[in-house]
Amino acid sequence: MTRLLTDPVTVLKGVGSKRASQFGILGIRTLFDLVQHYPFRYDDYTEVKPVGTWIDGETVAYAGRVVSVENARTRTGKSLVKALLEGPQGEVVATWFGRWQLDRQLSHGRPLFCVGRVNARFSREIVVTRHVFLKDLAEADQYRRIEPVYATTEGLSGKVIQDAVSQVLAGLPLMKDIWPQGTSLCPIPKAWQLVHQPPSRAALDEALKALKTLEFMLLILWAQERGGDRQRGVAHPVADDLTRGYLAALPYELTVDQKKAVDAIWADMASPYQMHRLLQGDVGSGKTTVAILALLRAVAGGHQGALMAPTEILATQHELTMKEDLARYDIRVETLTGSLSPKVRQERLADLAAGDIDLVIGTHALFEPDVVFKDLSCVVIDEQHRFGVRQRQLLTEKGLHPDLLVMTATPIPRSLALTVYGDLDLTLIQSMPPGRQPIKTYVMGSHKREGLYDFLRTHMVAGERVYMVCPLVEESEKLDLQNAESLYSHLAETVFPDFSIGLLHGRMKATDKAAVMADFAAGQLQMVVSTTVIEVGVNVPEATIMVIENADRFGLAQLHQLRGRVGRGSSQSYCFLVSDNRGPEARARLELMSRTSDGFEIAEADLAQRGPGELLGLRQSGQGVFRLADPVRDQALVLVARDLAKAVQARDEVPPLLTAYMNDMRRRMMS
Ligand SMILES: Nc1ncnc2c1ncn2[C@@H]1O[C@H](COP(=O)(O)OP(=O)(O)OP(=O)(O)O)[C@@H](O)[C@H]1O
Repeated sequence: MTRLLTDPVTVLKGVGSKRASQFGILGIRTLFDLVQHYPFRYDDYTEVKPVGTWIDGETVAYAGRVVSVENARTRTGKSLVKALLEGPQGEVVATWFGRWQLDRQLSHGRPLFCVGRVNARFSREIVVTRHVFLKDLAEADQYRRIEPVYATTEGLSGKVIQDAVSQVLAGLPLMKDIWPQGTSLCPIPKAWQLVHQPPSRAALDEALKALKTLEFMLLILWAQERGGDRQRGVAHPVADDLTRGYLAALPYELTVDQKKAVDAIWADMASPYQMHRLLQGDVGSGKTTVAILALLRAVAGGHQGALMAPTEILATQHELTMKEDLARYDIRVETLTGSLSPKVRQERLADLAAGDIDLVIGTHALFEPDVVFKDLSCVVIDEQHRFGVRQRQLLTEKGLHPDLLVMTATPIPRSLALTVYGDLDLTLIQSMPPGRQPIKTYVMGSHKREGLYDFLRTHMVAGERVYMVCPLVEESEKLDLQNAESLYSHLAETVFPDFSIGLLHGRMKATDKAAVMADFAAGQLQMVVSTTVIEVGVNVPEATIMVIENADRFGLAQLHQLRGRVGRGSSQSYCFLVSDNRGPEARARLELMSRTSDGFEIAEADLAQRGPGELLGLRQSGQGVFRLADPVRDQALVLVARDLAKAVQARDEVPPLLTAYMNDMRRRMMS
């Protein structure tokens, strides 16, 4: 029977409403979902490995004949059957648990094929998980195959999934392939067959390559589709007194890269079409200055601007900087965050709608439907990976096609930028403001703490400031807080009673947090003990020392962000990564931090490490977009995908299969 990809799984034999809801748990509703439920791993039984080469714990396939059998019991009384087998791979002792009376079938000389785990202590023993009896040993060859392993759920075994997938593959109509003529990639419908029922490693690799390339291509097409329909918006003036005056009053010269970024942004803003630009620059490279220059251009033209910050503390900090910088002008800057009182919030909303507020700085609170602008023409989003595509859209919908600038400090490997942010034009800030010295980073054990405290004391006496970041405790805000509080009182009362120390944690009221940061910035506090709330964006150029406790508990990207809070002025800065974890992996990560301050190198290492490293190197997630592709390992395919995307777009006719994929993509990206 021919079926459509959009058919629900209930069209399959043996799938009733109960099965359908089990499939639903795995996110599988249609036949198309099922086809795309790829195995997350493959067990490869094609290799005929001699017994002597087996490794403890690995799963192996073995074919042989029964030599002898015995019934036995484990120490806890469970019954087991043990058999000595011999065959072309050598002699092996095979054990079955809980298979009562199996011994009767294991008659002398009977050939069988089995799959089992190599015993951790005796590598010539296996615990059998599956077996089949054979007519003769040659028959084993048909069982030596690559076995797909699927993500399952309660009541829904891999076998059921396999059967369902086979039904789909057998019942699909002939479909026109997605690839343009002349590509050497495996056709997509065939690739489905090969990933679910791989006849060989080589064929499987070909299929995976095609499907991964397809994932990249879809993402590129999707991004272009969204970027392509740039609407007509405001054409901002090419020059104005406000931005000119602001630039002239800056206490520093823009770096070459900042200038380039500002030029590109202003050119975008001058055009009658919307700007969609991604500004990517390492921590402390001066993105905020560039963002302000974009927002001022909007204000100069009589419009409004909005800056979206990832945290409340940052929104407040931006507000303070801007109010100070813009005091000479008749510009009203306000924040809109979750912690405003209802009364103040209402007033702000009214002023915003009336156009009395020129620049608004906010957090998620800006997304709320009752936030209305009079004339929003420029939106800056300080992304930090926290806002989704849909959220970006929510904010831009509040204006009439406003210009959009997305900023990110977490460097994204180029391959990812091309895909995830493919709808945005990319501007990089690579150079740092002049006079910055590389941050000296040291990995140290906690037993050297006394020496560290002496070091901190010397520097604080000299007027420098210190961040002390407390250990991150497994997702527990409460424990994080306790830790921070006890470290704080120990330091304030016992170690540094002669200095002023502040405490900063996530449960504090926004105004209290802002007050601590303001005191630290003003030099009234010499040290801030903090949970990770300071991670993003806080700017105190006089802070020169960052101490991170239990540094091994943090991800690389997060350590890089935290370290970026120092080294923002011209003094030599230091970062101490305290860790007693001697594990090789933790060591390697921390050593990488001490070796490099290149955010790109760190980001790539971070992504690479998070891959689960399954048997065939598959990975499941990646921004919820990739099922198979790995943006780091499969970088080469991104370039292939880009060329293919162009070729596909040049065609007159869109293959229905591609349309199906694109619809699926839109659904997933916007949900
Ligand atoms: N061209 C420049 N010359 C000297 N100092 C600069 C320059 N541009 C920015 N700065 C200063 O460098 C510091 C960091 O700048 P800014 O906060 O804009 O960086 P950022 O890229 O937004 O950082 P983050 O990603 O960490 O938030 C600030 O103190 C800022 O005043």
